[in-house]
Amino acid sequence: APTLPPLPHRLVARDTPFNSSLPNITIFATGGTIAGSAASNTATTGYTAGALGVDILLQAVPELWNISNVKGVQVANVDSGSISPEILLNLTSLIQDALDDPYCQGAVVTHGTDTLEESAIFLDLTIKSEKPVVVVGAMRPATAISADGPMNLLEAVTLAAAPEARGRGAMVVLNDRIGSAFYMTKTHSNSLDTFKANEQGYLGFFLDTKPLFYYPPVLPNGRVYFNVSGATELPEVDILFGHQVLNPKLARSAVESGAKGLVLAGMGAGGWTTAGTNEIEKLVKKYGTQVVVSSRTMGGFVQTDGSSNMYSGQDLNPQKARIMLQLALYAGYSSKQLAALFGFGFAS
Ligand SMILES: NC(=O)C[C@H](N)C(=O)O
Repeated sequence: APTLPPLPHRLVARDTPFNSSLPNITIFATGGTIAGSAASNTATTGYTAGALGVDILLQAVPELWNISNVKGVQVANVDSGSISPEILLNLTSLIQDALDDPYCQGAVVTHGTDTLEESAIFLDLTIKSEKPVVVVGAMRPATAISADGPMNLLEAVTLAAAPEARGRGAMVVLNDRIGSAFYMTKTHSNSLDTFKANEQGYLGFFLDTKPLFYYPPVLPNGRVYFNVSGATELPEVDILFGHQVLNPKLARSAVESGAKGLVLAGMGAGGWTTAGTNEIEKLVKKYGTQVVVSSRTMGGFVQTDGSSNMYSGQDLNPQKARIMLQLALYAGYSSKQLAALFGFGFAS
């Protein structure tokens, strides 16, 4: 067991000494409903997300100290719609440093649920470690009756400290479920049971807060590593939503206002209108725009032949495909490399 003394900047939420027989877990707080405060204990809408600091979150769950030495780091305190590339890059760098420390067993990120899946895949693609990175949120603010945040946090820390959680990439925890950052997605605006792993399936479940995995460690097809150390910004990538008589000018205005890449949330298996496709082909020719085709159905595969800068989103939803394209453009991928990256190891 590690025998290092507590780090000086450890936030101690109660008078509990460092226990050298317990694992060391760092919690990186970014805001969201898990840190939300409402005017009444029945309000689950119209409250302020990212109102409470990480020390308050930890104080609410003294059981954390029975299972680990926890340290809290406040990275941001915002509604997850305001998570920026700067925050994400900072988060990756802080987590990488923490996990590179041999005395740290795992990292937990508290995050708003609205864009949690985007940050989760970003961390999955940019952190190099076998140690668990667990992203957790809540649907009820901390001030609500039966707030789900404290239990979710306890389960997330238990997971981050579990040896059997290693080698599985970043994971998402909510509502007693464990899912891969690649596939967990928010499917309901209000319900506690909102995060689903679609047909790729959950990795595991919590029983009495203990993580029970269905399978041994495995990583999703298509998972690669992008080194973003030293990066201060990321290229702009925008998502266009497909529908009947869509406005082709939206693609032009996105590209001419700075987008280097586009993700199409296409219809069905990535369908786009003829007028829209013509416009995108012109943009590709003129600006070298890189385009990933995904689907607004949020399930199933989209495959392209990889020609004319149009790549397959495979079974990534548009918001996750956007993060992957952004990272690949940052890394300077050529068209050939993008085609291989978005091939995902699946035949197309
Ligand atoms: N449940 C939540 O966390 C929603 C909140 N608006 C957020 O994403 O920050």
